[in-house]
Amino acid sequence: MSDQTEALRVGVIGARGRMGTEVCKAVDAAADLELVATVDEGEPLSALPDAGADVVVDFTRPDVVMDNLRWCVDQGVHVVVGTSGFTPERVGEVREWLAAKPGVGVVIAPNFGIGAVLMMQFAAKAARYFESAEIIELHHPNKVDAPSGTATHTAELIAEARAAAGLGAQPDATAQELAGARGAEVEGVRVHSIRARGHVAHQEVVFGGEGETLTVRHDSVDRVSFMPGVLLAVRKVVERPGLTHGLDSLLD
Ligand SMILES: NC(=O)C1=CN([C@@H]2O[C@H](COP(=O)(O)OP(=O)(O)OC[C@H]3O[C@@H](n4cnc5c(N)ncnc54)[C@H](OP(=O)(O)O)[C@@H]3O)[C@@H](O)[C@H]2O)C=CC1
Ligand SMILES: O=C(O)C1=N[C@H](C(=O)O)C[C@H](O)C1
Repeated sequence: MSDQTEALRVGVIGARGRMGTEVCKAVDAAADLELVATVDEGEPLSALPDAGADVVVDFTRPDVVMDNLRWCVDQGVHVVVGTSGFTPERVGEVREWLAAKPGVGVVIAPNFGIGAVLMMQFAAKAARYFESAEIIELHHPNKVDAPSGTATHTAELIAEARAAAGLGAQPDATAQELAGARGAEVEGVRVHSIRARGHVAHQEVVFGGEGETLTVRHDSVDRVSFMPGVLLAVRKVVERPGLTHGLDSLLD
């Protein structure tokens, strides 16, 4: 009997995009994974189960990802989702779909960069000790959504930690404001989005307290930074039915 295990069969939606291209290369280069199908806009999702995909990876757009995800879950295919736009409502909806498909696993990660995951954890840990917290995220100008999914998720984590610590609203005397000058408000945390060439994906979380500030910063300078996280999720999702939100529990 051979001791070789069969390669996990992987399909990619959004395969010709910036992230999809990297994912295809990373899957191709992994001995335990086989790239069996790629789908882009206008191409049928049926190519994925037709090719026998065990796991599908989605890096598309916030306005199409829910339809893709629903379709894959209905087909009983595991999914790893990197596409942004996952509000708590969307996450709840996915959980409901999965309750009706007990064998299927979905991993949704706002950011697959290991450094980014740590940056969010550090920010969540620091949040209770500072009266002020604001987020600055910087991305390439082709990004279609703002604020980024990472910034939104970080704001939610900070808000949760502040609430648990009994912190109230942040001090801010602004009485006159040019619209947008104070950024977008996510769960009481201000988020400022910069879009400029020369950037890939970067975030600073700036905390302020009595006589001190703390800045936690992460930089993805190349999209290869996301690949170890994506491949980890692809390998793990098949043994994790239900929803895994964020990479944290896969890293532990
Ligand atoms: N979680 C993470 O770690 C990361 C998440 N992201 C997120 O991933 C997403 C993709 O980013 P990026 O690769 O830069 O974007 P791109 O625009 O480069 O890629 C998106 C791809 O999806 C395709 N697409 C659009 N609609 C459909 C559809 N209905 N079915 C199949 N394919 C479709 C696009 O095709 P076409 O161009 O022809 O429309 C394009 O090839 C974004 O939401 C981004 O925020 C990005 C980096 C890391
Ligand atoms: O569009 C991007 O590039 C990225 N999108 C994700 C987000 O919205 O947080 C992850 C990373 O920031 C890169």
